[in-house]
Parts: sequence; C-alpha cells; structure tokens
Amino acid sequence: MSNSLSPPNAVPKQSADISSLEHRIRQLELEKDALEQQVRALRLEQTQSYRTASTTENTPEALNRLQQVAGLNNAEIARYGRQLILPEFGIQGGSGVGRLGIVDHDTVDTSNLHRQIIHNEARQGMSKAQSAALSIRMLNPHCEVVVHDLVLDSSNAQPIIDAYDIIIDGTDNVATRYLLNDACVLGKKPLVSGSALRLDGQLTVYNYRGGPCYRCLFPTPPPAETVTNCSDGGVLGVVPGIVGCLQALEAIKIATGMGSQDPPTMTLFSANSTTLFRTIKLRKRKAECIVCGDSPTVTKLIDYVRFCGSSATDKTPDLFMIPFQERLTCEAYKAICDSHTPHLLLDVREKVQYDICSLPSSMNIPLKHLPGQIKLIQESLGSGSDKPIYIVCRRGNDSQPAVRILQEHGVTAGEIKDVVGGLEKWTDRIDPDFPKY
Ligand SMILES: Nc1ncnc2c1ncn2[C@@H]1O[C@H](COP(=O)(O)OP(=O)(O)OP(=O)(O)O)[C@@H](O)[C@H]1O
Ligand SMILES: [Zn+2]
Repeated sequence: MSNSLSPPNAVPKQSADISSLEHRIRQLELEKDALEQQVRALRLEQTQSYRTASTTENTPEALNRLQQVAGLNNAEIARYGRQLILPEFGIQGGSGVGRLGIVDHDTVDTSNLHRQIIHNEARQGMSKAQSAALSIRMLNPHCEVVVHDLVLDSSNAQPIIDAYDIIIDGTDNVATRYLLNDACVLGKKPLVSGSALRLDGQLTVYNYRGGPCYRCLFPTPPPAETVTNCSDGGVLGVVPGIVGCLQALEAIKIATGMGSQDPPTMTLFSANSTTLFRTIKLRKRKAECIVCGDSPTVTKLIDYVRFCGSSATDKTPDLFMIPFQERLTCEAYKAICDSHTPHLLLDVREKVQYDICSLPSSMNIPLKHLPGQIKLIQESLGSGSDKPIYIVCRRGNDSQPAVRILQEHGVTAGEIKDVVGGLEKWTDRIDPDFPKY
C-alpha cells in the first residue's frame, strides 16, 4: 500500500471541504431563520404598541389629540367610523387615502362592464381614468383623485411613480409590468401587483422591505406569442374583483405600517380549485437581479416594448408580420363572397370564440392545432386544387402566422391570404350586426 493512499476511514480532502461548507451553510440558514423570526417579532411589537396608543387612550382629550394628528373632521369620523374602531387600525391607521392617482389611456368598452365595476353602462366611450375618478368622487368627495389619461411608458413613468407612495399594478401586458417594476425599484416604491385571467388570479407585493422585485422572479420576458390577456383568454367577472380587493388590502396594510406578507409571497387564486388560494414563498435575487440586485445594470428606464417584443396596449391590432399588399382587406373578402368565388375560409380562433360567432361556411381550426391538421385542410380543398384559402382570426394577428404555417407545410392552393383586422374589422366595416366580443 502506498503512502499516498488515505487510511480506510479517512474522508478525502475535497469531500471534507464540501461537507464543512455545507455545514456552514446550514448554520447560516439557521442564523438567518432566527434573525427573520426576530424581525417578525419586532414588527409585531411595533404594530401592537401602535395599536395600543390608538385605542387605550380613549379619553376625549386623547381622541381629540389623535383626531388632530390624523386631521379628521367629524364628517370624516362618521364616514370612517367602522374602520376607525378596528383595533388594528385605530384613528391614525383608519384615516384613508388622501390622494389617488389613476393611470389609464383606454376608454370604457361594453366588454369591460362585467368586471370593471368602477365604470358603468352610461360611461361607455368615456376615458377610463375619468370614469374611475368620477366613481371615486361619488363615493367620497374628500378623496383627491388625479387623472393620468395616458399610455404609461419610459418617457413619462418616473415622475408619475415618484409622486405616489404606493403603486398598484392592474395592467394587462408584460411591457408595462417591467416598466412599473423598474420605475418602482428606481423610485424606491412598493409595487402591489395583481393579475387575473380566466378563472385564476395572482397577487404579489414587490420591492417592499428588502423583498424581491418582479425581475427577481422573471428576469426575462416570456416569448410574446405565449402571453394571453383577458381579451383573448377570457376572464370570469368576479376574479379581477377578488384580486383587486386583495391589492387594496395590501396597499392599506403598507400605508398604515402594518406591513405586507412576510416572508414575501405570491398568492395564487383559482376559482376552480377546492382550496381557492395557494401561496409560494419568494426570494430576492440579491446577487443576480439586474435592477434590484447588488450590482444593478438597469439604472434608468429602458424601451420596454422592444425589451419584451410586445406592445403596451392590446388595442393595436395587426402586428404586420406580412406586408399589407399580400393580405386581404375586409372589403376585398366581402367582394369575393359576393361574387361567389369558390374558396376555403379558415377561422383560426379558439373553438370557444368560434362558437360565439363565425362567418358562414368557415372551417374552424385553432392556430395551435394548425400544423397537425394540414392533411385535413388539403383534403377539404381537394388535392392539387387551385382554390384559394383565406384565413381569418379575431384581430388579424393570429391569421398571419397561420398563413406562414400553411406555406411552410407546402399546402397547394390558388393563394393563401389572411384578412387584415380580422372579424373585429368585419364588424366595423362590413357588418355592424356581426357580434364583437
Ligand atoms: N402602459 C399603460 N398605460 C396606461 N394604461 C395601461 C397600460 N397598460 C395597460 N393599461 C390599462 O390597464 C387596463 C388593464 O385592464 P384589463 O386587463 O381588464 O384589459 P382591458 O383592455 O380593459 O380589457 P380587454 O383586454 O378585455 O379589452 C386597461 O384599461 C389598459 O388600458
Ligand atoms: Zn430584483
């Protein structure tokens, strides 16, 4: 046996290093847990002493003093009474929100009314920010409401964010979510983020008390074609309301110093699950996050539309993947129908959308199933046929990749074209009675 070999029971040096490092990590983790527990206990103590101050001194003098501190008049005390008597809030915590800013560039649409209850039937076509401000003023004339009727982008976001203490995100696109995140990190503002789609919702508070930011969780934007919004995926009316109330709750807790979820958490709501709520613990990427990490490289707002490869509004139909002259206008397609020119009309919307409304004699194959249905399409057309294929979707976006898919799979047809602006344009320009949803 050579001397260089270790004795039978000895641990090789490298594994000894690894295990001692692992031991150290476990120790540090224990220390971290203990420290986090201490922080939680101190925060609880803070809240309780604050609570005691606002409830036990119930003498008229003490109330008067607190009333002055909180700046409430009798009418406001009457208004907020049910909240003021909550021990967790008291007169200081219960004084409400003095100034609310509303940002939205859009106008109220009929399809918003089943869920956006801040608007109503009579407000269709009105600026959403104005309509929201009206509703808030009708509820409470004391609240100052500032209307920002604009598309929030990197040229205007920072001063708007800087003017408020807490930012609540209820937008529907990734470009704006990254923009808001970065502006909040740069402006040191907590971001109460909520989203709702179909039967599901999500709630997270970012950038609060050393917690993670949106980029810590999602360092890179998802591919644009994988993102669905309410307009395409649908949403159950009550779900955004549930998420919105949770966002309001977190904002109130932050405003009153009660704190938010600790440790930082993502709350997932699913109307379809038996438990309704689930939570996921979140971690800040201290070392790697390029905006809130140790060595940030994002030090000012960037072009988020370019970064995400998708627009900040879902109201811009047609991404112009195919040159306009290679496509059909609604009017041109109407002329084809009127002249009874034989053709195959392919509708590439999801089946649930197709079931709501469709053009006569169309064939429904949702975009995602198209590659698997080439044979069926060719058979419907007749092989070697020179019959043209026209493709339609909701807004003229999905129909363009559909054209490319058929071309790439070598479908033989007279021509393969899609309808610019899709069925939405069809309603606007050709048939006002065709349903718009
Ligand atoms: N960058 C932005 N600036 C201003 N408002 C924005 C921005 N991004 C999104 N919004 C607004 O956020 C809101 C998101 O609401 P929601 O998800 O219900 O979509 P919607 O556009 O109202 O409805 P739908 O998608 O069904 O047409 C919209 O009113 C939209 O105008
Ligand atoms: Zn981060």
